[in-house]
Amino acid sequence: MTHGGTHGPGAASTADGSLSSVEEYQSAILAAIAPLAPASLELAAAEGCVLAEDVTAAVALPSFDNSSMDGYAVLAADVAGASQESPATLRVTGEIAAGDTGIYRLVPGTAIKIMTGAQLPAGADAVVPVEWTDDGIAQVRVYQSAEPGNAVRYAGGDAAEGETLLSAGTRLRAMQVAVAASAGRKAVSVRPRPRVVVLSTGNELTEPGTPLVPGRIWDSNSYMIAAAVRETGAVAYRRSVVPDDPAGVLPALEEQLIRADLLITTGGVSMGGEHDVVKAALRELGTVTFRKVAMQPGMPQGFGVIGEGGAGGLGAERRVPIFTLPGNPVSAYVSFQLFVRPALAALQGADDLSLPSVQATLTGPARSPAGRRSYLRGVLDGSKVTPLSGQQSHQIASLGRANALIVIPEWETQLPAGDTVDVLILP
Ligand SMILES: Nc1nc2c(c(=O)[nH]1)N[C@H]1C(S)=C(S)[C@@H](COP(=O)(O)OP(=O)(O)OC[C@H]3O[C@@H](n4cnc5c(N)ncnc54)[C@H](O)[C@@H]3O)O[C@H]1N2
Ligand code: MOO
Repeated sequence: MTHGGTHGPGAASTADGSLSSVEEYQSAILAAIAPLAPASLELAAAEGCVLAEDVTAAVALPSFDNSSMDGYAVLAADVAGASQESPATLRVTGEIAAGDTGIYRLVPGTAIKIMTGAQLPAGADAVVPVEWTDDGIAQVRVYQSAEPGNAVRYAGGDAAEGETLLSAGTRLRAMQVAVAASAGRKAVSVRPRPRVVVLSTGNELTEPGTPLVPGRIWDSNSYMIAAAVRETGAVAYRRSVVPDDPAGVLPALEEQLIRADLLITTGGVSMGGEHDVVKAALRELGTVTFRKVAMQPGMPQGFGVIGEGGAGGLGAERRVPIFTLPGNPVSAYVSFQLFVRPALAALQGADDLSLPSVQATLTGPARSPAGRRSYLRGVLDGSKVTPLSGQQSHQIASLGRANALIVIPEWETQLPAGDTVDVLILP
C-alpha cells in the first residue's frame, strides 16, 4: 500500500483549521520571494550560481574541421580498397599538430601526418588512424580503407553559431562551467549566492568549547543552520547568540541587514509570551507572520520581511526575508530543509533545492500524531528505510545517524513494517 506524501485526505488543508498545511506554507513563502538582482561574475566566481541569461555559442563549435585521432589526413579515394595484403602507399608531405594555425593543402595521392584536434588540411576528406598504418615518416603504408569523414570532427558538429547552449535558470555546475568556457565566455550574468545571516536566540545558550553549568546547553542551531546554508552553495554568516532580551532582538537583526539577503533565527517563537522574544519583537513590526504548520517536528513557524520602516531603517527599497525557525534543533533542521531550501533557490531564480523524494519500504513501525505530517529521522538503504529511535524534537543524537526523512501523512497515526512511504533524501 502506498501513502503519497502530497495527495490524499487532509493534504491540502488540515482537520484543525488553525494549522496551515506544509504546502500552503511553502506557497506563501515562495509568493513573497523575489530573485536577487543579476550580476556579471567571472566563471570561477560564478560556479554554483544560477544563470540569469542564456549562454549562446559565439562561434560554431568546433570552429574548424579537425581530426579526432592521431593519424594521417588523406583523400578517402586514395585509400579505397586498401588492405593488409594490398596497402595503399602515400608520400607524407608534412605534419600538423594541435594548435598549428598554418595553412596546409593536401595534394591528391599524398598524406599529411595529423594529431588529434589539429586542423584538417584543405583537400583532405578523411583521417586514417595511425593504428591502420605502418606509422611511416617519408611515406606511409595504409592497411585499411576509410570512408570520407572518417575521424573528422566538422565545424559546427557540436553546436551551430548562435545556438543556445545554457538557458537562464540553469545552475552552473562543473559541466555547465565547461560549456560556458567552451563558448568563449569569461564572465556570465548570474543571480549571486544569497548571503544568509544566522542568529540563535536564548538565555540558555552557551558557546561550544566553554564550560556548561546546569540550566545551560551548548548552541548547536546556529552552527547547524549555517552549515545547512553552505550545503546549498549560499554564503552563511553566523552571529553570536542573541540573549532573550525583547529590546535587543530588533537591533541585533537590524545590525545584520546590511550583509543579508536572508535572515534566519532559531528559538523564541512558541507560546512563551514575553520569553519568546523573537515572536514578541517581530509581531510589533507587523511584517512577519507567525503560524502553526501541521507537521511534526517544526510546528511553530514565522516568515516575513524586515527592513521596511520599523527595523533597519533602510526604507522600502530593501526588504530582507526572514525565517524564524523553532528552537528545538530537529525542528529547526527539518524546517530549514522544507522551507528555507526552496526559498534559497527562489532567491536565485531557480527551483532546484527541494529535497529529492523516493519511495521505500518501512522495516519497522512508524507513529505520527493525528492531523500532522511527520518527518521521522530514518536510515535509507536501497529500497528499505528504518525509522531511528529517539524521534523527539530535542533528540539530536538520532539526527547524526539519519540520512533521510520518512514522511508519514497527516491522516495516518501508525504504519506497520512493510508499508511503502515517501522518503526525503537528506543532503
Ligand atoms: N505551551 C507550549 N509550549 C511549546 C509549544 C506549544 O505549542 N505550546 N510548542 C513546542 C514546540 S513544538 C516547539 S518546536 C518549541 C519551539 O520553541 P521556541 O521556538 O520558542 O524555542 P525555544 O523555546 O527557545 O527553544 C526550544 C528548545 O530548543 C532548545 N534550543 C533553542 N535554541 C537552541 C540552539 N541554538 N541550540 C540548541 N538548542 C536550542 C531550547 O533550549 C529548548 O529546549 O516549543 C515547544 N513548546
Ligand atoms: O513542532 Mo516542535 O517543532 O515538535 O518540536
